[in-house]
Amino acid sequence: MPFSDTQPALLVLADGTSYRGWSFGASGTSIGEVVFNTGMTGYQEVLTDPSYCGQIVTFTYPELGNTGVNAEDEESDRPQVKGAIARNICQRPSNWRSSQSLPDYLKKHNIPGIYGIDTRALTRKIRIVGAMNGGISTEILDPAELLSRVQSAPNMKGLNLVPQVSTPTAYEWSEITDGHWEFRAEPGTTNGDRLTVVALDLGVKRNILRRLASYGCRVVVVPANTPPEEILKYNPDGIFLSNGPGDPAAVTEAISTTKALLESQKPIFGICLGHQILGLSLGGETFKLKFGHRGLNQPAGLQRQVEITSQNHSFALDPDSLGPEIEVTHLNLNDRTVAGLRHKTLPIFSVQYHPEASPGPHDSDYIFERFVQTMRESRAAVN
Ligand SMILES: NC(=O)CC[C@H](N)C(=O)O
Repeated sequence: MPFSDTQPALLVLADGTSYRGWSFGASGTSIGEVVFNTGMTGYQEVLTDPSYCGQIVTFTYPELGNTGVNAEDEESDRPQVKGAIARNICQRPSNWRSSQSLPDYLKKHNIPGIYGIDTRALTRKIRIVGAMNGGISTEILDPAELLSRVQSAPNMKGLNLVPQVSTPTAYEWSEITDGHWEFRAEPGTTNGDRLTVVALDLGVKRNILRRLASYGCRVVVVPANTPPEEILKYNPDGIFLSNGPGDPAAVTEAISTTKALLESQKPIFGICLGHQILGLSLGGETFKLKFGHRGLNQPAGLQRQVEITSQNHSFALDPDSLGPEIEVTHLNLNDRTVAGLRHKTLPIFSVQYHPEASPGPHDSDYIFERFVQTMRESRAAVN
């Protein structure tokens, strides 16, 4: 059932398939890479995660908007997607924290959405054919016309989207928890003992910063183009390479910054795009997956020990490109792609998945603890 004041909308994929539905959010036309997310909850976190910049997300969960939108669950200061696709939109959101409805929120930020779509068929299509560009529009309702716009859009492969989402200036992060997580600072830690982490912002999710702060770290977030010498001026105990959008191989500045930082022998920890950048800076190569991994129940591990993880990525490191100094610590157990690595001699490790997932399983929170321990050990070794 459409809203009473709704307008028709059209979705067209680059292979020519078209779907008709109704508009929610802003009017207009938007083109991006269409990807599916299988999480049963967390639409606000998905829509505001900067890693989705340039993408239109279709949700396999059948109804969006039930709990509205609130200020605490934002992963950045705005929705970052090019558009949203839903089977249905809740007309009467209800939650004690809700301050706005999802359609009003998207409208305010000029992001279009389309609902009334057979999202099962759409997901199966992407699963079979692969992720591809698509467009949603309330103004171009002729599929052939929208298709020509879609076909002239750039491919995600080769796109560096980091400059669009990184912070323009450095800042210190202070918030420690989103309320669903434990505060994990080591008891008795005084300000003088606090570990300093410099986070290279490639499109960072706020919950990662909250988790680092919850473990007692002082977190300084710096722009993606910060030179390595500037980063080292903070005298960090560890460097964090964040998640982020686009093709990792195109983020050449962050790759060369990381290469230079490797020489400092400081602990380095990367998540998702940060993991890929770390692998690239160590001489590895990345490739694009057919449709990526996006959801809250992706199994990762090696053989017997499995973590259920939250994931959101299109690219992965090619295991054959990684040198003998790298150990693969986790595989995605659905398709056995690389999900984690560590350097055999340097205090460096990374994961392709999201240990900070919120909502999502907390199985992997120990990764933050490992980073804190690594920084403590390396501080003790230097002193
Ligand atoms: N969440 C992320 O950091 C995504 C990394 C990268 N943009 C990819 O799609 O693979």
